[in-house]
Amino acid sequence: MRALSYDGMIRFRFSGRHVALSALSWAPADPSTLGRMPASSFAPTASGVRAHRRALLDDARLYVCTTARTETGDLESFLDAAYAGGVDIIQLRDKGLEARAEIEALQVLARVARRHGKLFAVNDRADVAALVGADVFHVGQGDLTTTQARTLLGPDVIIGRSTHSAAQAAEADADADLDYFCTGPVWETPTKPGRSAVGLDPLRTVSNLKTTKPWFAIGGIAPGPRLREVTDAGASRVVVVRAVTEADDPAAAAQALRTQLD
Ligand SMILES: Cc1ncc(COP(=O)(O)OP(=O)(O)O)c(N)n1
Ligand SMILES: Cc1nc(C(=O)O)sc1CCOP(=O)(O)O
Ligand SMILES: [Mg+2]
Repeated sequence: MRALSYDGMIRFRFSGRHVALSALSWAPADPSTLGRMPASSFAPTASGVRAHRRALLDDARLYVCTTARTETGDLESFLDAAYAGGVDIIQLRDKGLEARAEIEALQVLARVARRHGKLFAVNDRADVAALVGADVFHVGQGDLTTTQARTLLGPDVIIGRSTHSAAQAAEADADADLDYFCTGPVWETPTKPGRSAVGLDPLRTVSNLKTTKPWFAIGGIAPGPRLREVTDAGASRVVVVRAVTEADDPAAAAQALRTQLD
């Protein structure tokens, strides 16, 4: 293992198949300072990693969240099919996994994402994101704040946040350290039980913000009339779970969504 120093931050490069792009050494030692670091503390490193990830994010239209598919045992072939079908970002979202199993599944995801030149995302856990060198880290309203996530993961990681109202979306838009946000659930969904549908109105409001920050609609979206309603409301990017993960042919399902989005 080699430690590389960039602008006062240490990055660890592991030999072997997996590369961790960020490390914790630049974080303030005093946890009471978490949440109080100014945005200017997070200047990108000179590595170009952030710029590359941002360019991929800016072009992204289709984002999929998947479990580790433990029951079917077909994670790698599913990921290959989804990326090949046109998915831009895949997030491992498996709330039942313990850390080691999550890291193992993420190592598969990282490898497939690299093969396709696409982004992969970690949900909720910044420790896991740091260990696997995540491109993207996603937080919800009750998860780490953007500043806490940046403090742990450094400037190069893309950070996104879930929003469930136009007000939360406007707040996310104004957060200079947040790279993207998602708004939903547009329709009620069994994938996120207990969360009420917000409908299409918040999408129209966000669309009227004319933000340059990438944002995605999420929740109950499927190819056909539902995706049409979402794009008519002004969203040009979507996150889906079941529409691709439960499809008999995930590549074809992704392609159908892409064709409608492009
Ligand atoms: C891309 C994306 N959008 C929304 C979510 C939901 O995040 P959150 O509200 O924190 O809920 P959980 O996924 O953690 O149950 C997401 N994970 N990814
Ligand atoms: C994981 C998640 N987050 C949501 C949010 O609104 O923040 S909706 C959602 C689940 C979306 O699943 P499907 O595409 O199967 O309806
Ligand atoms: Mg979460």
